[in-house]
Amino acid sequence: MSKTLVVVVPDADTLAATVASRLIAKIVDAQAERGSAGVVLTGGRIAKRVLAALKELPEAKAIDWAQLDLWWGDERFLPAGDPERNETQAREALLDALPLDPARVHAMPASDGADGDDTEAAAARYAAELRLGGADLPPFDVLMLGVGEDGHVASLFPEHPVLNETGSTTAAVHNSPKPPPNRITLTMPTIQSADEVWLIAAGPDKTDSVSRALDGDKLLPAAHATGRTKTYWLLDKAAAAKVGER
Ligand SMILES: O=C(O)[C@H](O)[C@@H](O)[C@H](O)[C@H](O)COP(=O)(O)O
Repeated sequence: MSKTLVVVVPDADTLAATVASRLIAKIVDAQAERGSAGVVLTGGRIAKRVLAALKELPEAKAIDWAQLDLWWGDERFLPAGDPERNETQAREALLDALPLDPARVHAMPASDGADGDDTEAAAARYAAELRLGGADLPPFDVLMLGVGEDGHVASLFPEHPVLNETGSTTAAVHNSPKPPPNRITLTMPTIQSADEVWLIAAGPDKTDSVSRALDGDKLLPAAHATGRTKTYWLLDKAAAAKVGER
């Protein structure tokens, strides 16, 4: 049974630094335990700030970057290098400054890649990459998620059919309420396979979705996003303003 923990900090800057510091510790612990670590990145504003904050933390030197697998929870299905791609933004914020093993940076396919603009084929390609380690899914020590105003996580949106997909580890998303319309996403069971899921939200526009999800409103995808051992809600004061009110 996953334990849910809520951590509230004063503001978005502190949240980015706090999450970055926790991420370093989690990666270092996983590497001490099994020699490697697996982290799932997400897109969006606070996620980008976490990566930028991590770059400035001296304790990041404790990480063996060559022994880290990076995955994405979702991707905007755009051409490689497109500034709107989550991969592009993560590379600019942090990844391109690190001595990572390129073979262990598992970006989701671009819309000008091997499958062209076939979102379903690209999603299937990522599912195959997830299986490369021999199991259906690799170990995810931490899976990070931003939270939308509507309570979406990754590219799983409320009342969207993909939210109920359980037969595959990834899915293609069309007509996304958040542009761009075409995306690739991990499915909810894949999210739930992570050891820890961290939901990260800052600002007053997240107050309602955060409190509703924490109150168990299952219409919100964020309410389903739980880790196997721990689920962290990492919030600034504004996003947490209505937590526990209901
Ligand atoms: O591709 C994306 O847009 C993200 O993966 C998405 O799920 C994001 O994390 C949330 O929409 C929160 O984004 P903000 O932190 O910018 O509000």
